[in-house]
Amino acid sequence: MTPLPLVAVAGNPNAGKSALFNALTGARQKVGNYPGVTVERKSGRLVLADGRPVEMVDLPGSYSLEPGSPDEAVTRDVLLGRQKGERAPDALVIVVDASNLDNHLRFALQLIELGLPTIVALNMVDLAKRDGLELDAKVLEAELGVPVIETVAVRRRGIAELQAALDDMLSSPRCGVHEHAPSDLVRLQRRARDIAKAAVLRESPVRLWTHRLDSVLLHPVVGPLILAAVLFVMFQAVFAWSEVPVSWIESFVAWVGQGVTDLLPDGLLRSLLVDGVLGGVGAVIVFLPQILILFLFILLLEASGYMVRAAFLMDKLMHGAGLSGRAFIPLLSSFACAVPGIMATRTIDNPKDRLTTILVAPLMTCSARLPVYTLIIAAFIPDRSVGYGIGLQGLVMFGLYIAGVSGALLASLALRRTITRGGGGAFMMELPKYQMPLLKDVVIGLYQRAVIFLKRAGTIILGTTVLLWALASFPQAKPGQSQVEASIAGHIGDGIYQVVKPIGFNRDISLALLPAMAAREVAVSAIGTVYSIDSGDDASANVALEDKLRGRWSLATALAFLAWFVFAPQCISTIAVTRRETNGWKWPLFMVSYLFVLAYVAAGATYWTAVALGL
Ligand SMILES: Nc1nc2c(ncn2[C@@H]2O[C@H](COP(=O)(O)OP(=O)(O)OP(=O)(O)O)[C@@H](O)[C@H]2O)c(=O)[nH]1
Ligand SMILES: [Mg+2]
Repeated sequence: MTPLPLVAVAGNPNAGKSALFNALTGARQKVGNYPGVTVERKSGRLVLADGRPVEMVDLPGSYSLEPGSPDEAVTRDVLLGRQKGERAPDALVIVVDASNLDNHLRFALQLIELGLPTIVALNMVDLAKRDGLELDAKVLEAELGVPVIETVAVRRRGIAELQAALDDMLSSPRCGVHEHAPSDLVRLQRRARDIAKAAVLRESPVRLWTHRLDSVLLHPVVGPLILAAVLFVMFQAVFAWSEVPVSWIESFVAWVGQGVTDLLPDGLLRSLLVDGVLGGVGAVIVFLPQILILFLFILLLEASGYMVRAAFLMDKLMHGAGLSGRAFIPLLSSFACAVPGIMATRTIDNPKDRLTTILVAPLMTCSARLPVYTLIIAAFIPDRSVGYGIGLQGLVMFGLYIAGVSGALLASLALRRTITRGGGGAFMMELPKYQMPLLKDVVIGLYQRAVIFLKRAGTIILGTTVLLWALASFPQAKPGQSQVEASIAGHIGDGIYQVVKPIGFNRDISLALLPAMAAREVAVSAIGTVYSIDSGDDASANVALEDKLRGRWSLATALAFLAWFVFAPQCISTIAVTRRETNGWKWPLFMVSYLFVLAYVAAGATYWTAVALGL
């Protein structure tokens, strides 16, 4: 018995393929698996007007014939007649979303090039109409060279017409897949855009504006400049807007400290509360306003629809650095924290792409490093303008973020040439509509951030700070001796000091490096605690931490410390999540080592350059 003619339903994810497939085949469906992969094979039966049965398969949604996931690989293999357990299709139904035409036509054009008998279902015309977009199917037909049928799959509108077109097409069989040569995606995208534009009958102002905005924001030259400007403003704001709320929190912490000092007699308990808890945790919670400002920007950019466009702009750069475009979202999340960032790499299908992304994710400056940067910048970089209303402090902060990103790109280039050579697929995504962010969503997002931050301050940061306080307070110093020097922590710090002395670090920094592995902010709380213990009861006890630093560190040391933290070996959570995601200790150990070397070299180079310049 000759097998039934096979019709494949293909298109972008969410085009409505399954809805259309259901409308055409009704209840006559079978679900199985393609052999050897965990991808579902959904097929159904359709009876043509002349009574001939036809088999129809509903393929996984795909952005192109260059697969980025196992699902997309099956789609490609079926379409090219290479899939095990499947015969080559005799005809194609391409489903496109009318309200998202330029994105969907790109894949449609690629599919039409295969040369199979093809019908395009222009689906979701109801949604397009609701959005104020009407399209001319005749123009599309002329441009694409295949029949185009308007459908609303979920309402069965256009299904009869589609079935009639299938009748026509399958009664005069012609066949043959052209061998698929990798397409020039940029050319396809441009052509898709032109066709989509030509097919517009009527378009609402909102859609028109989206297109106009995109032609500026996604412009190959102007777009990246605007993105850089947006990020620049963001880092300026982190400083400029936080000044007042930071000073409130500072005064509050100082007020509580004074209260405890007045209330309790001199002794261990008072030292624990004032030096340990307030000196450490207090030093960290003053950064709450800055973290919230950073997240305010991230939330607004996400909610407005700009973030995905930023990813789109970065795609080329990412490819240049040997990373998959899919790596952008994980790397962007790593600006908040590397842990969710590394977990988000699961969306990257290619194992080498994924490993590379995991290994460079800690180079994205996570928000936990913000307190360290802010403290050092506030202490050592003068708060003055460099002209045009641009603050020097914000500029330095921006530079530190850029240094992290450049480090990540360079590291990825180096890794792709050596350890993670090979692989790499194209990445496609859809651009959402621009939207006015909802105040409620932003407020909730910020609230959640604040809770997470304060929880960290109350648990891991408090815990390590108290531990450090204990290590720095015992054994008690003899009269005339520095307490910190006499303590256990002092001795551990001495050991580390021998290693980091050549790169300009002092003993206080050495003390902070180890606890900073628990969480990066602890570097700040640790220094806060150490200085608080060491200054004892004298007048300097209530001096702000940045003023204490200014008296004790040279500018060269401060800059070296900043450079260290751009690359600094990650916190324990990052190492743990890397172990989990890579199934072993090999990669986390590799990551810690290469980042340690980078941090060491960067800090050393910074220190010696600064010294040579006489800073
Ligand atoms: N309003 C409207 N909704 C539709 C139409 N076609 C499909 N949908 C809805 O769009 C969503 C996606 O449809 P699916 O049929 O699952 O899309 P798909 O192409 O099979 O998606 P993947 O299998 O994930 O690639 C579902 O919620 C459908 O109910 C349509 O013509 N109009
Ligand atoms: Mg589906």
